[in-house]
Amino acid sequence: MSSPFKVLTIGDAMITLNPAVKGPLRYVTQFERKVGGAELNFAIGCARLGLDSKWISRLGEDEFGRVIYNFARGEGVDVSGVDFVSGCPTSLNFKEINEDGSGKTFYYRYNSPILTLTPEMIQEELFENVDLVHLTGVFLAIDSKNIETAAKVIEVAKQKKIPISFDPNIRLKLWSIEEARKAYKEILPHVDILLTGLEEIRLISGMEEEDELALFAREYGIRDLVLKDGANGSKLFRNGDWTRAESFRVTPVDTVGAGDGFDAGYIYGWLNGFSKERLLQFANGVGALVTTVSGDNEGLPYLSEVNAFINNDLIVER
Ligand SMILES: O=C(O)C(=O)C[C@H](O)[C@H](O)COP(=O)(O)O
Repeated sequence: MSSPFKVLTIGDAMITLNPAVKGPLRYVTQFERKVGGAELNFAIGCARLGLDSKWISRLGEDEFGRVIYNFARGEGVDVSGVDFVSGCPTSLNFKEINEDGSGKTFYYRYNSPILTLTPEMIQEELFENVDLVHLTGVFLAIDSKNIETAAKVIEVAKQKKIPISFDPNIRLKLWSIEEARKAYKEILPHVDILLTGLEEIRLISGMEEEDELALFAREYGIRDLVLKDGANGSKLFRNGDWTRAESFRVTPVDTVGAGDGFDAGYIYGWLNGFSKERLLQFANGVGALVTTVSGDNEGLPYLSEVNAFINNDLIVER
């Protein structure tokens, strides 16, 4: 079933290797192979909610590239903007999980296939029928070359009057905070919807108080400033007012991917004209459900599942 709304995103995806046992990575000998990547997670989240969802990327011409391509396609993501390239292997992400559940990420994405994507390849046809473009800081962090590609994406989106959402998704393993701040300064004036963690906005702007953040949103002309604060809920600054929503109580098993899920939920609600309160509630619901399943995107819910969760409907299991 085709949706009345279409989103477009761009970014690197990875084979994510989850350790079979906890503890330092050097002692782990078995891994579970999964698929990850912030923008692909977003694209899958949108597709599961029923949006038309297109992902622009490059994958290595290798077995792992095929795994990711087939996975994305199987999730209903439009992969017509994804190509295979030789000479650069598909990116990898090894995870380490400590006994207390905390963890580390070890990226192998230095010569990522996404670096073969150049601004000239960002053609207008890719934007056909697109209602919103979503960018994240991970794409920018992989290599400074991607900032030019993102600038081209923004240029075409602006020409076509397509709104832009942005999640800074700070990854300090990929770049320094100074580099990140510099790149965000270039991107933010073009952003309509900023979806950021509270800790992230603090790192980017040095601000955390509502009055300061309201000024920050005005300075950059951000229409929706959305702050994600995990178990403490989320809030939205729009048209001079703050709207807040509490989080849902769940027992999290893996919080990675909740932010990407929240973004997908928010954009779904935004495109469908949800009220501010319902928008936050819906996005919180998607984020909460993601944390109940292990893996970066496995817990992304279908529309009926979020609605049932939010409405506390009885789910018939057998
Ligand atoms: O692409 C990357 O570099 C990643 O780190 C992939 C991760 O699956 C998500 O980006 C999770 O991000 P959160 O939703 O904020 O937990």
